[in-house]
Amino acid sequence: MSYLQPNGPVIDLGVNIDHVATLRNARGTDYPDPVRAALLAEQAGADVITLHLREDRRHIKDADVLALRPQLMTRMNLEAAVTPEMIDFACLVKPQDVCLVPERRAEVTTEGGLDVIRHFDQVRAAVRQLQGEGIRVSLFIDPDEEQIKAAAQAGAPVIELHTGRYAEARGAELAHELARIEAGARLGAARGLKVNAGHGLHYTNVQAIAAIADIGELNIGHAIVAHAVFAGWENAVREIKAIMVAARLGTQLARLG
Ligand SMILES: CC(=O)[C@@H](O)[C@H](O)COP(=O)(O)O
Ligand SMILES: NCC(=O)COP(=O)(O)O
Repeated sequence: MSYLQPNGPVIDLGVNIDHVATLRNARGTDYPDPVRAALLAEQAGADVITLHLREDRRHIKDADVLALRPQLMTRMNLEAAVTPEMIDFACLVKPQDVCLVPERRAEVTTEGGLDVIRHFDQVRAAVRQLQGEGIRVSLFIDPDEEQIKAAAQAGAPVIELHTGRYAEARGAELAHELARIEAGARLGAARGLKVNAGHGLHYTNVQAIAAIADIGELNIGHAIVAHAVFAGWENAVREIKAIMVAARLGTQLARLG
């Protein structure tokens, strides 16, 4: 019997490189190169590289995905909307992981989780098509009991809990949103799902999420790119990973008494 919790001391960091591409696209230059950022992030401790190919290609381009796929030493987690175009592209690229996310062209960033209940047949078909190509599928959902159950019923082996409301919460709402994520992670793990989390996490709010033993991976991007402006890219990756591991080990050791 292990005295440590489900994922134990392991908490993986997925570095999202979207906003390296945002900076590149601001001037139409070929720098900073998102592919170089991904490879350096791996060397600095990233366990996964996450990138979101949006329908409007506002940051990551198809060419970035195609260039990066053969060079990654860790895992590629490609985020994509549930559309035939994106699913077919993912089946061509064959990343280790695909995370299905909702997308609204007018949104500044992802505003909420995928409504698996409302789009169940479409999501289940996409999961089957991707899994048939050997791609592990994650569903980006709110920490909502019924959405978590629907994700499991749709056949996805992984869920990623949307932490945006937690990131934006203040005061009593913060404790409420954290409790929702803890409960969602517990339910997902109980249903045999791998539970990830992400969106809006940064250097001073990630600790409480990293401490949740049922969560195995955090995807973080915007905050790392922002911090890298002052600390440097590799330092920014190392620092967030160290904060996550320290938070996870802290709760594990506390359990051992
Ligand atoms: C799904 C999610 O929360 C992010 O990974 C997503 O990529 C956010 O979109 P932007 O990166 O365009 O802000
Ligand atoms: N799925 C969340 C992600 O990849 C990164 O989101 P953010 O840290 O850029 O908000």
